[in-house]
Amino acid sequence: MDSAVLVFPGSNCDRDMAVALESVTGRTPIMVWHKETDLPKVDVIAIPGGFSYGDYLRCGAMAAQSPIMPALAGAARAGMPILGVCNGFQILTESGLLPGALMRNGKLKFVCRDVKLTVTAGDSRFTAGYGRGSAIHLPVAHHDGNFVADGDTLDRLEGDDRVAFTYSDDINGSARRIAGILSENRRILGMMPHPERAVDPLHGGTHGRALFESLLG
Ligand SMILES: NC(=O)CC[C@H](N)C(=O)O
Repeated sequence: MDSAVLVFPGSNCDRDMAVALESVTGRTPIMVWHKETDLPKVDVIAIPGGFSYGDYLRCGAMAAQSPIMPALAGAARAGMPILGVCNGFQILTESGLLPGALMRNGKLKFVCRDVKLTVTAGDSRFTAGYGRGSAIHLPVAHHDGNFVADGDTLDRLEGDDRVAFTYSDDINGSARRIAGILSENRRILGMMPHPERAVDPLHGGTHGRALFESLLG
């Protein structure tokens, strides 16, 4: 399985994402600078965490206007699996590829710790390896992880089984404790917790590994 990792000025989890993908797929990911206008032929695209463009305006708002984004939208339309983690999730909502928005954490504090999650959607390209209802631990590190959407959108996400992960505790004010969501075709996942920081025992936990293994089918 071949993968690509998008890199923006201010991305800081791009290397971690590449190492995680390589350790599971056995193939070195292609790093794609945001000024490119074409994507390589790959099987999955990851948008890593970080502080793209310094998080000015809103997190992800400037990255969503990058030259690479029309190609990403085209890949999304063609059914490409796309994973956005943390700032990657923010970029996916800012570009309209996922609904809702990520606002400042409820208590206005940067939250950096391991959190307990429930895998709420079992059957997607990214969550199949966990099994619905599994309890897992992953690290979070964000100041804008407070997921908001209007009531109809939240009802639709829940009704269509598109809430991928929920926090066991309210850590950031997210509506309905949502930590990650899927696109309508279930092939785009945006999530605030960092699975790429939990793939090796040396990370202190390996609960992120099943997410990458799920991609292998
Ligand atoms: N680790 C990250 O990706 C940080 C994301 C984001 N810029 C925030 O702090 O909310």
